[in-house]
Amino acid sequence: MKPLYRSADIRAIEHAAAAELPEGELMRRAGRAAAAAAQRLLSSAAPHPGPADTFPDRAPALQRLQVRVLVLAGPGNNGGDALEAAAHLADAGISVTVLHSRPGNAQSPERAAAWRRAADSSARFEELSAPAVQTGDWQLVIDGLFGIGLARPIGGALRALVEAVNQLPCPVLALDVPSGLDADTGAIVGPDGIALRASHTITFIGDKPGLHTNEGRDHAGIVEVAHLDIDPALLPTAELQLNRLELFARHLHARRHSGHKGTYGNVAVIGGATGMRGAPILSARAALHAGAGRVYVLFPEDPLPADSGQPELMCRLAEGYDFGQATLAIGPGLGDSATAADLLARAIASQGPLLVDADALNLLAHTPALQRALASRGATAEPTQHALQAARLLDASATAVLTPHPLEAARLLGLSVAAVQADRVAAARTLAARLQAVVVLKGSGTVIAAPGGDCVINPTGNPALATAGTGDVLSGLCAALLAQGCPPWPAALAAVWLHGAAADELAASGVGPIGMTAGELIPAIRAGINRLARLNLVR
Ligand SMILES: NC(=O)C1=CN([C@@H]2O[C@H](COP(=O)(O)OP(=O)(O)OC[C@H]3O[C@@H](n4cnc5c(N)ncnc54)[C@H](O)[C@@H]3O)[C@@H](O)[C@H]2O)[C@@H](O)CC1
Ligand SMILES: [K+]
Repeated sequence: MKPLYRSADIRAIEHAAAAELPEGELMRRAGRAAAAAAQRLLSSAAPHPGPADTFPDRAPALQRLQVRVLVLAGPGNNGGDALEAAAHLADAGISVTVLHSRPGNAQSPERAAAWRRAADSSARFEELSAPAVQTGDWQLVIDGLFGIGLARPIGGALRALVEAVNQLPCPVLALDVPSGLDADTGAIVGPDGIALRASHTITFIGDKPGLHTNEGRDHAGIVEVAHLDIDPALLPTAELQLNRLELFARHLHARRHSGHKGTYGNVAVIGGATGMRGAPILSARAALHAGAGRVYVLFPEDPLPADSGQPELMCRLAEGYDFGQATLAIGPGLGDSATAADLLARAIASQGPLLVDADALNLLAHTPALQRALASRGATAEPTQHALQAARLLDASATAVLTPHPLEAARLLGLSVAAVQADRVAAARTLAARLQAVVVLKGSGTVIAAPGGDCVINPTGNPALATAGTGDVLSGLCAALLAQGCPPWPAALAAVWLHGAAADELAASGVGPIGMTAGELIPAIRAGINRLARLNLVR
């Protein structure tokens, strides 16, 4: 499990752990772990390391070339961690400059002790200021300005200082959380706040959701967790975790020689109003390449005779098609006509697996009766094999999967996009509970929530996905997994993970992040599914 803890949980764990340890022990451990991470970063790339792909896992002996490290130490215990780290680095012969808040009367005893240790070392001390940042030729900056105690936006002189750090070309190691970022939500603490952009973050005690969603990925960089040797018994069961293969791989079955196209299910993508024909085609192509046995494209009017680029797809008028025959993915390019609304009502009333995307989500937002029908769908549906499997896992009622982007989620919730983004986890959970569906809230650090409250943040994917059609590909992929018998929750987790991993592969090989097209994702997704099978993770 890769649990994610909110700040309130971290404080409770910290409190319980500290009660069993000598005063300041956790801060000393945090400082040691931070110094070790800093040395690994310095050693892995000299003389001017850039952001690496992973946290280096060992520290070759540091050459005594004049390595200059800038340490920012704020007024609280995050600053205490930084002072501990500064003392360790100075003791290792590294040239350390500490920019610090003057210790006030309010500082904790453990920060005071860390301050004395750093003051007794060879580290140089200066006041926190932007010019002090700009004058040095730093190989590394350590950010110990603010951690989980940030209570208001960073402003005034500190804002200028953060701006100056964000201009530096060297790696930046954030302690616990990049200063200015809300560790729970990944939002920049505002209004009009700023956050420091780190290349690496070493986070203490447990991983935190805000490092992985919203602004988190752009500000935290590569994240390492330092557990500080806390007794695992003190860690509560996390309701929130990072997505990973173990959560879904067992639901994707390897193929038997005796299988036929009927074994792998039918997908019907419903959408493609005039002028939007490409959207369901992309979705359907993705479903085909993700292994669905037969794939239909059902148009609200004037059906295309065929997809000349993918003649395997069967193009029909939606009206005459029996919705009970397939897993439905409704919404790509569907439009907002009365016919579209009727098709959505029919899809919700059908009893098979259902995915609701794009225009269908907007229709849903405008039609409370359809929302009620969707919410009661799981309760009234016959207990299909899917539902029974899901019941064992999580939630029998989660028969539908919804894939909103933040604007669609905002319309469904009656909120602004900013309010959704201010707490993506809460928004996804609220929608999942309200509509009794698995909700995939797309964006950097896609959040997947189940009606019962379980919630996962996806770590794969990159800005290559910020292009038209990638959402259509995701819905087709997810529908194909549903059609092959995967229950809604693992299907959503698998689809989001595979979709992001395909984009990562393409970006690594130069097909992106700039200029990757949604269509290019499809063969990469197919390769990803087959790679999982070859790794024998799929049974
Ligand atoms: N207490 C412990 O046992 C441990 C604490 N740890 C560290 O302690 C951190 C939390 O420490 P704190 O609770 O002291 O919080 P922080 O160090 O994050 O910040 C709190 C301080 O910043 C001030 N402040 C908040 N927002 C400000 C703003 N916008 N502008 C100026 N000043 C602002 C507050 O008045 C307070 O003095 C964690 O993130 C972690 O780094 C770790 O050392 C692990 C152990
Ligand atoms: K920090």
